[in-house]
Amino acid sequence: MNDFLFRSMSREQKAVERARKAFLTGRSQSLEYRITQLKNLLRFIRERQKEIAEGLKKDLRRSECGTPLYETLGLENEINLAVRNLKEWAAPRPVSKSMMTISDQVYIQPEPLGVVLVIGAWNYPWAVTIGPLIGAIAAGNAAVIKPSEELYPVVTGGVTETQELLKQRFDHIFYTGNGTVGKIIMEAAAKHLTPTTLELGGKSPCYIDSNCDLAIACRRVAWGKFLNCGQTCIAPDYILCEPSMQDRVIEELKKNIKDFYTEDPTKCLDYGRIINQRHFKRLMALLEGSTIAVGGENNESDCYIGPTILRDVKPDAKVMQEEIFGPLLPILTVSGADEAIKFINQREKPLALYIFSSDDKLIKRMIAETSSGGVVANDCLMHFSVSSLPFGGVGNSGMGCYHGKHGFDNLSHLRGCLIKKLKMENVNKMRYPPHTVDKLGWARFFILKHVDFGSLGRMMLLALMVIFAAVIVQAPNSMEFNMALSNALCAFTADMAYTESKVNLNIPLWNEEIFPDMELEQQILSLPIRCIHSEEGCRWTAQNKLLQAHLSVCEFNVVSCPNRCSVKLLRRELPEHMQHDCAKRKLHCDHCGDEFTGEAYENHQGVCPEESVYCENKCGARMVRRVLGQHSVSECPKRKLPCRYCKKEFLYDTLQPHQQQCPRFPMQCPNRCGTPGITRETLMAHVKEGCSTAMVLCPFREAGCKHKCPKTAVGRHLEEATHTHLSLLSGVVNRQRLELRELRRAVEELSGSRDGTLLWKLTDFSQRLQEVKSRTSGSLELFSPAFYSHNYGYRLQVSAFPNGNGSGEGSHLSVYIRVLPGEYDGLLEWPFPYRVSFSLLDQSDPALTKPQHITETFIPDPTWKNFQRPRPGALGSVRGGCLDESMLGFGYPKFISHEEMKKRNYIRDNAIFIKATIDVVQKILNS
Ligand SMILES: NC(=O)c1ccc[n+]([C@@H]2O[C@H](COP(=O)([O-])OP(=O)(O)OC[C@H]3O[C@@H](n4cnc5c(N)ncnc54)[C@H](O)[C@@H]3O)[C@@H](O)[C@H]2O)c1
Ligand SMILES: CCCCCCCCCCCCC/C=C/C=O
Repeated sequence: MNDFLFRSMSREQKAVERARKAFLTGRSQSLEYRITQLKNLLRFIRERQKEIAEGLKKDLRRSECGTPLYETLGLENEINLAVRNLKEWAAPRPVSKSMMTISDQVYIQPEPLGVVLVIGAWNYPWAVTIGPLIGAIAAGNAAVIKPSEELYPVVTGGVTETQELLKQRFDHIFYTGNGTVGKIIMEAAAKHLTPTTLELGGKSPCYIDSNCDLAIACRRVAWGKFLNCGQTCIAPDYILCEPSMQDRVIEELKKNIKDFYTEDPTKCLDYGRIINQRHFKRLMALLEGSTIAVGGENNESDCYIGPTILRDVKPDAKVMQEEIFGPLLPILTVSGADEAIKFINQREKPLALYIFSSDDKLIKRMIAETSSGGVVANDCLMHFSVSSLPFGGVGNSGMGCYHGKHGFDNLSHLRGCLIKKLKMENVNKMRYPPHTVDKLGWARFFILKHVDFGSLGRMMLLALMVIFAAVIVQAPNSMEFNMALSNALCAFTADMAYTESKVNLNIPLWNEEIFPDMELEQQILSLPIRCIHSEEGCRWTAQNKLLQAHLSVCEFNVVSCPNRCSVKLLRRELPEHMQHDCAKRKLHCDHCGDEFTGEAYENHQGVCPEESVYCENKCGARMVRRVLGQHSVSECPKRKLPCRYCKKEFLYDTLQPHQQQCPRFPMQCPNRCGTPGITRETLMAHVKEGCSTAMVLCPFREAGCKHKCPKTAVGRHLEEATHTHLSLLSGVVNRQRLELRELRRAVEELSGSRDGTLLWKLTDFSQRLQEVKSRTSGSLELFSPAFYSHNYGYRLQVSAFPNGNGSGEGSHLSVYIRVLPGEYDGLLEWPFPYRVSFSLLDQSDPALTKPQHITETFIPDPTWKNFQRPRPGALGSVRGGCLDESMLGFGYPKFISHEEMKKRNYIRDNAIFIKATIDVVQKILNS
């Protein structure tokens, strides 16, 4: 198939295509292949038993033994049966012949159909998918399997996937499930005229006759009904019994429910659960309108419905309108068997019918007067386990069947085969025009006469020939026709010898025209004839009467193997067969000399302990098989051994080289530290980090300690060098403080303004004020970020005392400016010459009231130290305390009183804004 085409297909199309392609290779047709596949399937089921049971435990709370007992053991049996009988099932099936076909080969040849689709249901997911698959494989088909989840691809999925699958063309569809979907399946199958098997369900009645052992009957019914929590296609759906029996039936059922599932089935491992909440709700709704006699307990979250019996149920009750498929068992009363039969026949044909009675006649009568997929008397479900019985429904409960040979036949095409020879044309004249009354008479004889030759003795056969001859004498004087008939009779005897089939002699049509004629008999027996095997090559010709004697030695005659191995073959093939193929031939083993039958010899071959064989490991050694085991285990250089360190397997002769490199090989620390458990792969890390004798650096190496010592001596060094370490750390701290200061300065440089204006926000004003007021000494000076008077100008800083300073201390806000050492001081005019203004901003909303900022302006006093050029190297910022007199600020100790500040919105959101403006003279800007 074109690869592109394949890739563009749906998953379902691909699965079917793959199966069909595999089928068309023809490999599934050989019996050996089918048997191998069946055995593989058997192995799979056996190997996966545990997982299979676990799956069903999760789905249906099935007990561990439930799945083997009710599903997989039956499947194993089905597979064994098919493997044992496949040769017979698949062989041509000879069928009886008419006089017209007396010398022809007439037989039925079962042949595979092609690709079979198996759609399974959830309640016994293995039985209903693998069961049909066994039939499909045995019949030589490919199969696509769609459980309720590459010759047999499995396609899992729900409705959408199944519908996609159904669009594909199959050669048979085997569906198990409910009838509604069954109709969808058939409709889809009709599109391709695909034959379909429908394994459906239905309401299987259970009639309990008054003439029966009620205790045993009820035990069997309770088992069949409540197994798998009632979710069994063939579970008894309802009970029919006479009114007088109802109470006793209920009592017996109740007793058995308790015996099987204890007083509290919720805790019993053998009692299952409903598959899902949808079905739980469906079942609970079925109870509506009926009387619960036993059970009825339920728990939706656990999908639990206890074993439940309903009494006096009416035919029109809800529970009687559909298949129950759960643990509800309605009892309906009828007057007796007649009414029960009528009740059953008024409804759809069920999948199973159960009759409990000690009266054999009644059982036979009920079987004769009803119809159902299967019927069981005095038990439930057990017909499912009998492989020789066809399992399937009828009418509404399904069509087609399986199990054992029935599955094989259902999934085979039973092809009618008639093989004639291009000889004996005279016999055909009776059907060729011109048609005459005489010819019609002969046609009537040949067509309507059916013979079965098996137990036809020699004398009977002779008598029959005589009768035919007599008829011929009575017939019109046609010599040609006489010849034709005598030819036919020769063929007839020959065929009898060949087929060894059975007699069913209904002679003759024209009794009144028949009489013995000894002379004619002699004539016929003296006719010259050829051997019946002339076409196969036998050259024998002689009188008719000598044929039997010849056949007893004819090389082309079919004979049974004298060893009774059940094979039939041409006599001339016998020597070869007896020498080489016969399962019962006697043989001596060349190696051990023992005697075997052919069959046993085949099994012996390849295991004879005295046979000389090469070592399987290909080490080149040769020895008798008897000692091979010992050699393989303990001597062979090519034997596999696990490395004792890394556990990987190696050939014996590569094990040593491996261990030279094995990462798990045990190693000793080169420092001889004595640490156990070091391997080749951990050695490096150990030496570097783990070894107690390894030399390590002092943990204070970053602070400058150069000490190096074994790991074990580090503690002592730490104790001894505390002083050194502290002074190293203090040096580190100092260096870091300077670095920090530099960094701060750089940040301020970058963030400060360069247009002669500073707008400084002081937050948390009331807290700061409060804090200062509560101090017993000192004041709090806050510093603004540094700013420049102009580009490349003076570097300045404003400071504020929230609680005042000097004369304003305790009552005013004080504001000062100071000139800081700046980058461009060498280029500037000194002392600092420009007018400075301070403003405290009124933060009132300008839309409501005109803000009234407090502003003070001064021209710098040229004698004031701070307005002289700052000494290079003086602190760039005075934060953290300023002791240098040249760094004192100039400004207003009583800039504004605290009282004044409260009058307008100078403090808003607990913050004040101080603005400083430097009036830069034009001529400086231009210079
Ligand atoms: N005769 C038997 O051997 C047998 C065995 C088991 C169950 N049953 C019957 O099956 C019924 C319970 O099974 P269920 O039908 O609930 O099982 P289910 O829900 O598993 O359906 C059966 C299969 O049909 C497929 N399916 C569902 N809807 C479909 C759709 N619209 N188109 C195509 N495929 C669809 C599902 O995927 C599944 O593979 C009962 O009636 C029971 O008696 C019969
Ligand atoms: C020795 C015990 C043999 C027990 C065999 C019991 C057979 C019971 C069959 C249960 C039905 C399994 C398949 C059902 C399909 C329909 O739902």
